[in-house]
Amino acid sequence: MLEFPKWQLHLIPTTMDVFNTLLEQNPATRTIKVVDMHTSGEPTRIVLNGYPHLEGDTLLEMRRCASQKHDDIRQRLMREPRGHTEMYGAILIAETELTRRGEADIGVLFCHNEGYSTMCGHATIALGRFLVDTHDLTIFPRRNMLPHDEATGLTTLRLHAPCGVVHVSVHTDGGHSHPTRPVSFLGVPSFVTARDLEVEIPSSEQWKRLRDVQRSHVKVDISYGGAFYALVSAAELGFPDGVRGDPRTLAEFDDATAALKRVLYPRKELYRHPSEPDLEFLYGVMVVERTAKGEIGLCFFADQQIDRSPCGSCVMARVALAVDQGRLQIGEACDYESIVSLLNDGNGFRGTAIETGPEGVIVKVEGRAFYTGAASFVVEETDMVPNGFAVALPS
Ligand SMILES: O=C(O)[C@H]1NCC[C@@H]1O
Repeated sequence: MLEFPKWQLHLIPTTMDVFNTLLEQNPATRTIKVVDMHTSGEPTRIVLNGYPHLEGDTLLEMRRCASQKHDDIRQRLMREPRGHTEMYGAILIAETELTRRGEADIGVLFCHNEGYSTMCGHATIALGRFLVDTHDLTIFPRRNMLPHDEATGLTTLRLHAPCGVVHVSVHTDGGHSHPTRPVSFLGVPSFVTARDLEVEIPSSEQWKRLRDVQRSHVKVDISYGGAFYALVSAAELGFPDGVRGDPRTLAEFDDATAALKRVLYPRKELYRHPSEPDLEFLYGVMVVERTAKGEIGLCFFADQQIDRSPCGSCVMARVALAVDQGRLQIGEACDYESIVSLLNDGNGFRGTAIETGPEGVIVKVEGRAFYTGAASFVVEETDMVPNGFAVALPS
């Protein structure tokens, strides 16, 4: 039998007592409750309650309100000491214009080290599990209305993301998700806005951090998968060995993709969305290495955050590009890995081109997510860094 030393048994209740007393004595202390998960290694901090009310008639207006009036909460949850620069968040929004019209079951805002994104595949996969597992109607009021198909064992839900409605399917048994089975989603129409674009890199932006890699021109594709990505092959950037390498290479990729983003970001004509100006910006640069089995990607998004997962929204963008180039047919699938998912076989994402229409390609993305913990975060009134901080190394 396992025996715990006496001090350990005392420590647990004592720690909780201190915490509870803190809350009782400081009614002004805002507590934010979260559940943490990861998808192929990429974290999702799901904000359950404690987040302030967001003004706005639409989810995109609420996204603006979050950014303009409550960015302190994002900073607090994403940055040190409660988070870290590679943290990712999902803020659940029970009511949106589409849930009210019966077109979605719940809404979500995504956030990261710089602000608020418009689509996130890895977080959608994590949310799929969490939203069928939670039976707390204060968190997910429409939980009990989700359709469940006995024959397939799938529970389905419509997630209203800033880019539109994403249809999520989760293998469920007895009201709970299967950790071993993939969650899949059908994304919004994905489309290419530029192919084989020759980008001139001004000398002030050329990268040569750790070895003599210089490029005056780089060929990129621009594709949308709920967010806009620049897709570039590792070889084109000057890395003939692909995206895998030692940590020094990672620093070089950081340098190169940051320079490329600075050049591409102002070119607004490349990020045209058919209906929504709020979606028109470059979110990330994905460096791609093609292999016999599929693709390995290294994605830098937001403020040079590195996606540990193969990046679900960029899988949508890459499938749309592959269909456009004739490399993938409707009905065909491709496997996508990241430098982290590669460490565990089968831990990446699968992207399938489902159908194509006037608005773009509908892509199915499949992957696995796991719970890592739960927390209640507080800020004491006397805390000198209530919204956290980021430590940046000199480049
Ligand atoms: O899987 C995705 O789509 C996301 N992962 C982090 C960056 C993207 O939003």
